[in-house]
Amino acid sequence: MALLTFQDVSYRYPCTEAVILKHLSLDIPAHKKTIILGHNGCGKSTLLCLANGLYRPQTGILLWRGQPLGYGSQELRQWRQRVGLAFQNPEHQLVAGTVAEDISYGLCNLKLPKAQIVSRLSQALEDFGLEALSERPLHQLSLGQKRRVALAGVMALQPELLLLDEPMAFLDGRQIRRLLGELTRIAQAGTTILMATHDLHLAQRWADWLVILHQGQVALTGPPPEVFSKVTALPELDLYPPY
Ligand SMILES: Nc1ncnc2c1ncn2[C@@H]1O[C@H](COP(=O)(O)OP(=O)(O)OP(=O)(O)O)[C@@H](O)[C@H]1O
Repeated sequence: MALLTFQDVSYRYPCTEAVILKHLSLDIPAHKKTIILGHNGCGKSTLLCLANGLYRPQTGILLWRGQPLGYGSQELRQWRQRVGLAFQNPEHQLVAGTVAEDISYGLCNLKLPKAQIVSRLSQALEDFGLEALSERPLHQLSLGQKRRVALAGVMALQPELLLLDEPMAFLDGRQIRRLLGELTRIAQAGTTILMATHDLHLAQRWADWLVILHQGQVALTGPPPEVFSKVTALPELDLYPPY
Protein backbone atom coordinates (compact mmCIF):
# COMPACT_ATOMS: atom_id res chain seq x y z
CA MET A 1 0.00 0.00 0.00
CA ALA A 2 1.13 3.57 -0.70
CA LEU A 3 2.36 5.61 2.25
CA LEU A 4 0.96 8.89 0.92
CA THR A 5 -1.60 9.27 -1.84
CA PHE A 6 -2.64 12.36 -3.79
CA GLN A 7 -6.15 11.80 -5.11
CA ASP A 8 -7.45 14.23 -7.74
CA VAL A 9 -5.50 17.09 -6.14
CA SER A 10 -5.64 20.59 -7.65
CA TYR A 11 -3.81 23.60 -6.26
CA ARG A 12 -3.85 27.29 -7.15
CA TYR A 13 -2.00 29.90 -5.06
CA PRO A 14 -4.33 32.46 -3.46
CA CYS A 15 -4.67 35.67 -5.53
CA THR A 16 -3.38 33.96 -8.71
CA GLU A 17 -5.20 32.59 -11.74
CA ALA A 18 -2.87 29.75 -12.74
CA VAL A 19 -3.72 26.27 -11.50
CA ILE A 20 -0.34 24.70 -10.60
CA LEU A 21 -1.43 21.11 -9.94
CA LYS A 22 -4.36 19.88 -12.01
CA HIS A 23 -6.39 16.93 -10.72
CA LEU A 24 -3.14 15.17 -9.91
CA SER A 25 -3.22 11.59 -8.62
CA LEU A 26 -0.07 9.97 -7.27
CA ASP A 27 1.01 7.20 -4.90
CA ILE A 28 4.21 7.62 -2.87
CA PRO A 29 5.41 4.06 -2.19
CA ALA A 30 6.57 3.18 1.32
CA HIS A 31 10.27 2.44 1.98
CA LYS A 32 11.47 3.68 -1.40
CA LYS A 33 13.71 6.56 -2.41
CA THR A 34 11.45 8.48 -4.77
CA ILE A 35 12.65 11.38 -6.92
CA ILE A 36 10.37 13.96 -8.56
CA LEU A 37 11.68 15.46 -11.80
CA GLY A 38 10.21 18.28 -13.87
CA HIS A 39 11.12 21.61 -15.36
CA ASN A 40 11.46 24.82 -13.35
CA GLY A 41 8.08 26.00 -12.15
CA CYS A 42 6.23 22.73 -12.88
CA GLY A 43 5.09 22.46 -9.26
CA LYS A 44 7.59 20.19 -7.46
CA SER A 45 7.95 22.44 -4.38
CA THR A 46 4.20 23.04 -4.35
CA LEU A 47 3.61 19.28 -4.32
CA LEU A 48 6.00 18.87 -1.35
CA CYS A 49 4.20 21.62 0.59
CA LEU A 50 0.89 19.84 -0.05
CA ALA A 51 2.49 16.56 1.06
CA ASN A 52 3.12 17.83 4.57
CA GLY A 53 -0.11 19.78 4.93
CA LEU A 54 1.46 23.23 4.61
CA TYR A 55 -0.90 23.94 1.68
CA ARG A 56 -4.45 22.72 1.37
CA PRO A 57 -5.72 21.66 -2.07
CA GLN A 58 -8.79 23.27 -3.61
CA THR A 59 -9.95 19.91 -4.98
CA GLY A 60 -9.10 16.34 -4.04
CA ILE A 61 -7.67 14.79 -0.91
CA LEU A 62 -4.46 13.33 0.47
CA LEU A 63 -4.43 9.94 2.17
CA TRP A 64 -1.99 8.43 4.66
CA ARG A 65 -1.87 4.64 4.29
CA GLY A 66 -5.28 4.85 2.63
CA GLN A 67 -6.88 7.06 5.32
CA PRO A 68 -7.93 10.64 4.42
CA LEU A 69 -5.84 13.38 6.06
CA GLY A 70 -7.59 16.32 7.72
CA TYR A 71 -6.60 19.94 8.30
CA GLY A 72 -7.69 20.41 11.94
CA SER A 73 -4.89 21.54 14.30
CA GLN A 74 -4.61 18.12 15.99
CA GLU A 75 -4.58 16.29 12.64
CA LEU A 76 -1.98 18.70 11.20
CA ARG A 77 0.27 18.20 14.24
CA GLN A 78 0.15 14.42 13.77
CA TRP A 79 0.65 14.78 9.99
CA ARG A 80 3.77 16.94 10.43
CA GLN A 81 5.19 14.43 12.89
CA ARG A 82 4.88 11.70 10.27
CA VAL A 83 6.00 13.84 7.35
CA GLY A 84 9.10 16.06 7.68
CA LEU A 85 9.97 18.71 5.07
CA ALA A 86 13.45 20.13 4.45
CA PHE A 87 13.12 23.31 2.38
CA GLN A 88 15.40 24.11 -0.55
CA ASN A 89 16.74 27.12 1.32
CA PRO A 90 17.76 26.11 4.88
CA GLU A 91 17.47 29.79 5.90
CA HIS A 92 13.68 29.30 5.65
CA GLN A 93 13.86 26.54 8.21
CA LEU A 94 16.43 27.50 10.82
CA VAL A 95 14.84 29.51 13.62
CA ALA A 96 17.06 29.40 16.72
CA GLY A 97 20.42 30.89 17.73
CA THR A 98 22.73 27.88 17.72
CA VAL A 99 22.89 24.45 16.11
CA ALA A 100 21.84 22.61 19.29
CA GLU A 101 19.02 25.08 20.00
CA ASP A 102 17.71 24.73 16.47
CA ILE A 103 17.66 20.93 16.49
CA SER A 104 15.96 21.00 19.92
CA TYR A 105 13.33 23.51 18.79
CA GLY A 106 10.98 21.00 17.12
CA LEU A 107 11.52 18.49 19.94
CA CYS A 108 10.49 21.10 22.54
CA ASN A 109 7.39 21.91 20.45
CA LEU A 110 6.43 18.24 20.67
CA LYS A 111 6.58 18.66 24.47
CA LEU A 112 8.72 15.55 24.85
CA PRO A 113 10.24 14.78 28.27
CA LYS A 114 13.59 16.56 28.79
CA ALA A 115 15.60 13.31 28.88
CA GLN A 116 14.18 12.32 25.49
CA ILE A 117 14.96 15.74 24.01
CA VAL A 118 18.57 15.45 25.22
CA SER A 119 19.00 11.94 23.84
CA ARG A 120 17.42 12.72 20.44
CA LEU A 121 19.53 15.89 20.19
CA SER A 122 22.80 14.07 20.88
CA GLN A 123 21.84 11.31 18.42
CA ALA A 124 21.05 13.89 15.71
CA LEU A 125 24.35 15.72 16.34
CA GLU A 126 26.22 12.42 16.03
CA ASP A 127 24.29 11.16 12.97
CA PHE A 128 24.96 14.35 11.02
CA GLY A 129 28.54 14.94 12.24
CA LEU A 130 27.57 18.16 14.01
CA GLU A 131 28.96 17.57 17.52
CA ALA A 132 31.80 20.06 17.09
CA LEU A 133 29.37 22.69 15.82
CA SER A 134 26.64 22.23 18.43
CA GLU A 135 27.17 25.62 20.14
CA ARG A 136 28.03 27.48 16.93
CA PRO A 137 25.70 30.39 15.98
CA LEU A 138 23.76 29.47 12.83
CA HIS A 139 24.81 32.62 10.95
CA GLN A 140 28.45 31.42 11.10
CA LEU A 141 27.73 28.18 9.20
CA SER A 142 28.34 27.41 5.53
CA LEU A 143 25.41 26.46 3.29
CA GLY A 144 26.34 22.75 3.46
CA GLN A 145 26.48 22.91 7.27
CA LYS A 146 23.13 24.75 7.41
CA ARG A 147 21.58 22.03 5.20
CA ARG A 148 22.89 19.38 7.63
CA VAL A 149 21.47 21.24 10.64
CA ALA A 150 18.08 21.66 8.93
CA LEU A 151 18.04 17.96 8.03
CA ALA A 152 19.13 16.95 11.54
CA GLY A 153 16.26 19.04 12.98
CA VAL A 154 13.73 17.30 10.75
CA MET A 155 15.15 13.80 11.38
CA ALA A 156 15.21 14.33 15.17
CA LEU A 157 11.41 14.33 14.92
CA GLN A 158 11.65 10.78 13.49
CA PRO A 159 9.33 11.23 10.47
CA GLU A 160 8.17 8.21 8.47
CA LEU A 161 8.34 10.24 5.26
CA LEU A 162 11.13 12.74 4.57
CA LEU A 163 10.47 15.41 1.91
CA LEU A 164 13.54 17.10 0.43
CA ASP A 165 13.41 20.09 -1.90
CA GLU A 166 16.55 20.16 -4.08
CA PRO A 167 18.86 19.26 -1.18
CA MET A 168 21.98 19.15 -3.39
CA ALA A 169 21.58 22.65 -4.89
CA PHE A 170 24.75 24.77 -4.55
CA LEU A 171 26.73 22.01 -2.76
CA ASP A 172 30.15 20.92 -4.01
CA GLY A 173 30.94 17.29 -4.92
CA ARG A 174 32.27 16.44 -1.45
CA GLN A 175 29.22 17.84 0.33
CA ILE A 176 26.91 16.07 -2.12
CA ARG A 177 28.61 12.71 -1.44
CA ARG A 178 28.35 13.31 2.30
CA LEU A 179 24.67 14.26 2.10
CA LEU A 180 23.92 11.28 -0.14
CA GLY A 181 25.59 8.99 2.40
CA GLU A 182 23.39 10.46 5.14
CA LEU A 183 20.24 10.10 3.02
CA THR A 184 21.09 6.51 2.10
CA ARG A 185 21.56 5.72 5.80
CA ILE A 186 18.19 7.37 6.59
CA ALA A 187 16.49 5.30 3.86
CA GLN A 188 18.14 2.06 5.06
CA ALA A 189 16.87 2.78 8.57
CA GLY A 190 13.30 2.66 7.18
CA THR A 191 12.38 6.26 6.37
CA THR A 192 10.68 6.81 3.01
CA ILE A 193 12.28 9.64 1.02
CA LEU A 194 10.64 11.90 -1.55
CA MET A 195 13.07 14.32 -3.17
CA ALA A 196 12.58 17.04 -5.77
CA THR A 197 15.68 17.57 -7.90
CA HIS A 198 16.92 18.43 -11.39
CA ASP A 199 19.75 15.88 -11.15
CA LEU A 200 19.02 13.22 -13.78
CA HIS A 201 22.14 11.21 -12.87
CA LEU A 202 20.99 10.99 -9.27
CA ALA A 203 17.54 9.98 -10.48
CA GLN A 204 19.03 7.21 -12.58
CA ARG A 205 21.57 5.90 -10.08
CA TRP A 206 20.13 6.50 -6.63
CA ALA A 207 16.33 6.52 -6.82
CA ASP A 208 14.14 3.42 -6.55
CA TRP A 209 11.15 5.22 -8.02
CA LEU A 210 10.64 8.26 -10.26
CA VAL A 211 7.82 10.72 -10.76
CA ILE A 212 7.88 13.11 -13.72
CA LEU A 213 5.68 16.17 -13.36
CA HIS A 214 4.53 18.01 -16.46
CA GLN A 215 1.94 20.75 -16.79
CA GLY A 216 0.54 20.13 -13.34
CA GLN A 217 0.07 16.40 -13.74
CA VAL A 218 2.07 13.19 -13.41
CA ALA A 219 3.43 12.39 -16.86
CA LEU A 220 5.30 9.21 -15.89
CA THR A 221 5.96 7.22 -12.74
CA GLY A 222 7.80 3.96 -12.05
CA PRO A 223 11.30 2.49 -11.56
CA PRO A 224 14.05 4.63 -13.18
CA PRO A 225 14.94 2.24 -16.07
CA GLU A 226 11.26 1.98 -17.05
CA VAL A 227 10.66 5.75 -16.85
CA PHE A 228 13.86 6.66 -18.73
CA SER A 229 13.01 4.13 -21.45
CA LYS A 230 9.75 6.01 -22.06
CA VAL A 231 10.81 9.67 -21.85
CA THR A 232 12.32 9.87 -25.34
CA ALA A 233 8.99 8.79 -26.83
CA LEU A 234 7.38 11.84 -25.19
CA PRO A 235 9.15 14.85 -26.78
CA GLU A 236 6.71 17.26 -25.11
CA LEU A 237 8.44 16.48 -21.79
CA ASP A 238 11.73 17.84 -23.24
CA LEU A 239 13.58 15.50 -20.87
CA TYR A 240 16.19 12.98 -21.95
CA PRO A 241 17.86 10.08 -20.13
CA PRO A 242 21.34 10.93 -18.79
CA TYR A 243 24.31 9.46 -20.67
N1 LIG B 1 3.68 31.84 -3.18
C1 LIG B 1 3.37 31.77 -4.48
N2 LIG B 1 2.39 32.56 -4.99
C2 LIG B 1 2.06 32.49 -6.30
N3 LIG B 1 2.63 31.64 -7.19
C3 LIG B 1 3.61 30.84 -6.72
C4 LIG B 1 4.03 30.86 -5.35
N4 LIG B 1 5.02 29.95 -5.19
C5 LIG B 1 5.20 29.38 -6.40
N5 LIG B 1 4.36 29.91 -7.31
C6 LIG B 1 4.26 29.53 -8.74
O1 LIG B 1 3.87 28.17 -8.79
C7 LIG B 1 4.52 27.51 -9.89
C8 LIG B 1 5.20 26.25 -9.36
O2 LIG B 1 6.26 26.66 -8.48
P1 LIG B 1 7.15 25.59 -7.71
O3 LIG B 1 8.10 26.35 -6.86
O4 LIG B 1 6.25 24.61 -7.07
O5 LIG B 1 7.90 24.90 -8.95
P2 LIG B 1 9.17 23.94 -8.94
O6 LIG B 1 8.85 22.82 -9.89
O7 LIG B 1 9.54 23.57 -7.56
O8 LIG B 1 10.27 24.90 -9.58
P3 LIG B 1 11.89 24.90 -9.45
O9 LIG B 1 12.38 23.66 -10.13
O10 LIG B 1 12.28 26.14 -10.20
O11 LIG B 1 12.23 24.96 -7.97
C9 LIG B 1 5.46 28.54 -10.51
O12 LIG B 1 4.85 29.07 -11.66
C10 LIG B 1 5.60 29.60 -9.45
O13 LIG B 1 5.79 30.86 -10.03
